[in-house]
Amino acid sequence: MTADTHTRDSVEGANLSDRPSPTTHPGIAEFVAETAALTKPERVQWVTGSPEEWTELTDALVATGTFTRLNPALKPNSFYAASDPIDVARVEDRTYICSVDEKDCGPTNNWMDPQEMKTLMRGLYDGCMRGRTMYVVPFVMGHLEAEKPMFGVEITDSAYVVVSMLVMARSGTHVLKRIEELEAAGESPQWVPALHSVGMPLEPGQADVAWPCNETKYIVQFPEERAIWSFGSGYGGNALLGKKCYALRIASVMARDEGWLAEHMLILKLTSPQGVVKFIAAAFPSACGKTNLAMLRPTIPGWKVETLGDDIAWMRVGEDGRLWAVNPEYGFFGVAPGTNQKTNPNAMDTIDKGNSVFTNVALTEDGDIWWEGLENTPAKATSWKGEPWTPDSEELSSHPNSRYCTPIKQCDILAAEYDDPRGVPIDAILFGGRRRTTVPLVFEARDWTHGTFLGATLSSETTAAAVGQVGVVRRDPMAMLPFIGYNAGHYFNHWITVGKENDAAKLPKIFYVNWFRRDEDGGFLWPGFGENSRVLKWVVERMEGQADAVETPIGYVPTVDSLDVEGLDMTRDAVEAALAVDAEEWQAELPQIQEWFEKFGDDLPAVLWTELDGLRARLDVPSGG
Ligand SMILES: Nc1nc2c(ncn2[C@@H]2O[C@H](COP(=O)(O)OP(=O)(O)OP(=O)(O)O)[C@@H](O)[C@H]2O)c(=O)[nH]1
Ligand SMILES: O=C([O-])CC(=O)C(=O)O
Ligand SMILES: [Mn+2]
Repeated sequence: MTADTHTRDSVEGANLSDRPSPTTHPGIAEFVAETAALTKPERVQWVTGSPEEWTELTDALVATGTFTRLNPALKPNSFYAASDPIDVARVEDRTYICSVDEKDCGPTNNWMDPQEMKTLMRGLYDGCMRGRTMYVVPFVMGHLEAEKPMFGVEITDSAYVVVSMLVMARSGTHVLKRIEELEAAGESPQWVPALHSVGMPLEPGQADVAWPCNETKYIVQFPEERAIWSFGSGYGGNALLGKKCYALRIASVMARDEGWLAEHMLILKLTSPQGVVKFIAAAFPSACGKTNLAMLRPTIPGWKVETLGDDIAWMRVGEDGRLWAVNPEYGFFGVAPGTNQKTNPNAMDTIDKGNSVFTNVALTEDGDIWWEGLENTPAKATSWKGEPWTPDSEELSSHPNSRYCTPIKQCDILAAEYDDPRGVPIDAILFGGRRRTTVPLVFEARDWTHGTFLGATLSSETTAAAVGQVGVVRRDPMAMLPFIGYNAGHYFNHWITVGKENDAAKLPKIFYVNWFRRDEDGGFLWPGFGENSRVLKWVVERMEGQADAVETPIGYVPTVDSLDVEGLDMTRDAVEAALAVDAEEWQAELPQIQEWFEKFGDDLPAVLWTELDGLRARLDVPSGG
């Protein structure tokens, strides 16, 4: 790499404040100078976002062994990376909401006093970038032309993180210029300082490893300051700080204060054969099907899905009283295993265009990638652990939470509205979880408050997206359990308030789905993926007043005949089983919901207790039972 004095400052022996700052923004200059003084990197590099810089960064990552360049004929400008096996997923037990008052953190988050946390983390950060480059990544979540752009500056000592940020968020000099312009115009643009280190300084002469990280990890949000400090992990959700840390945890706090919603939701555009257009947002927990639904290829004739986002939605009530959503991201960070030409052809086409990073998948002998569920199983490959792998191997070739990181603009079915800073007006919100039993394929909430109750009590089996046991049913409210940046009781109240303060007729209708119900043999009752278009069709027809439903204790469930199953290899009994509402199974949920709600004490909105009482009564259970 060549020394470029414009983008790189040596801080060894020099005081950063001696030299002209690469930014006219005093706050950002100070953040960079203070961080450099604390972390003591060998050099500082301002990330521009230019193609030359991408080449330089990826070449360097190949040289250090972090990246393996994939076969350009198969995956142009794309790279394979394997993490340290101790750094494969989000670390929820190491994630903190350091609000000034512990009560504001609530019972679902980890808390530590912010000053105590800062003292502890300053100790970890002291000298932590020794021997490394400190990169400064100016970025914006959402549109640069938004009325109030949501800026951030991520400082990181990981080139892997920089390359991933360049894919996942609008990043680089053009963003910094915009911040400076707005600042010069006296508009005090809002920006979130986000500090990241892999936590592995290099002493002189010490060789680097392919995936530097630290056994000690902290993923910390300071909600009042709107600041993020992350240490010890290079994994996406822990290290690409624009994503979960900013666009969900910090943004949810901003949203509470400013009256909007920051949610773990996909956004899709659905067009019926008659040309009726609906925008749908859906919240499913991590690794529970958002990416797949967002890019769905309908199996029913004449229906069309276009994608706006696969993970995060920021939604505001517009002047017209409707809920308008934007996707703040610029790429997809998708679960690899299970993705193939049948389940998600649009994702396959997106990654085949290249310019992507694949982490913890298998590497094939022809320089391509492979994972469980992909077509053309290779006779031989190298597993994510770097070991020889064959189809007979007992171990998986790819980590269950292996991911592809790919530009959203490469998606052939990206909706044109993606580029509109106003976003799209949402017609329906789907909540969904991964449940083997109890929850039917789809049902409709009675109203917004009941929909909020469904969201607040959403339950799902844990997945490999977070470190910990997989397959355990837990409450994951609005699929936001790991992402609510404040007291979840207050968050439920915020949802209730959005319903109260607006015209219910104009707000989205709320539905609940479960693609993961099983039969007695353990097989999925519903084929899922492209066939989920049948459920979307029912949702649209409900909104248009065209589809029948049965009123059940839990909400409105499709009649067997109202769900279009034409051409589907499913018996009537199987469809009935997928739609069944079993009173006993639901009665068993009641004490669990009761226990969940009790966690929040006085912070739980009283109307949610009323909703639980209503459900209990409809299930014919005496109150308190
Ligand atoms: N059985 C079944 N599995 C599905 C369906 N949709 C998705 N999956 C599986 O669910 C897993 C994760 O799906 P994704 O769409 O990547 O999950 P996500 O919600 O985007 O996850 P995050 O990126 O972690 O937030 C994959 O293994 C999919 O194969 C479905 O309709 N039926
Ligand atoms: O955060 C990540 O790394 C990936 C993701 O979308 C999730 O876990 O929900
Ligand atoms: Mn997610």
